[in-house]
Amino acid sequence: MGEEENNNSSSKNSGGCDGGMVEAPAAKENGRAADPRLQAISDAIRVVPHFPMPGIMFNDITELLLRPAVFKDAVDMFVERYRGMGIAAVAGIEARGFIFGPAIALAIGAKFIPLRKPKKLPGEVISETYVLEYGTDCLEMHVGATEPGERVVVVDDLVATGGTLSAAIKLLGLWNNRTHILT
Ligand SMILES: O=P(O)(O)OC[C@H]1O[C@H](OP(=O)(O)OP(=O)(O)O)[C@H](O)[C@@H]1O
Ligand SMILES: Nc1ncnc2[nH]cnc12
Repeated sequence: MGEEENNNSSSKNSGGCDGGMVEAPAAKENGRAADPRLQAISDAIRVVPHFPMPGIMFNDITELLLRPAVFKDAVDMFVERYRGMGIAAVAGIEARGFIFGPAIALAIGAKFIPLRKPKKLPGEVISETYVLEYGTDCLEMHVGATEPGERVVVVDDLVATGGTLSAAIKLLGLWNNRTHILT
């Protein structure tokens, strides 16, 4: 977990995410010993070997979604972490960031920004292509979704290579180089 203030001066099309990482207040509380809810959340995530291709250990959150109490705990932990921190927006990464992001946004009184796969958004967009464990993909965001100086939390279900999260940070930083990003 960390905060990044984007200081890059990249153009809309070139990207960049060179801000320094600062430890978020709750980061030191990570670890299953710190919060009893984490064990149940971890237990509810099914690991499926060799999906969708050989060598990939797929972390499946659909079992967690079938357990409302555990699903609620997962959302609540993020709400507790970010409530009262002046968060203006939650940016959810398609598709699984759309499962957790809106619930977190509503609970902390923030707007929700969908970071979508290509050609889904009808307005003017900025795009960022990135590399995954299994191929490449691209994220898009509507221009103007954030205002100067807003603090944005990026939400997704997991980080594997970090390529998707990095692309999301670049997108937010591209639009507004004074956006604060928490992940
Ligand atoms: O850290 P990374 O290597 O970038 O991988 C993590 C990303 O991969 C998964 O999404 P995926 O691209 O499979 O898309 P989906 O949610 O639409 O299935 C996951 O939900 C993250 O967004
Ligand atoms: N190991 C993994 N499990 C679930 N989703 C993923 N997306 C990329 N890598 C993944």
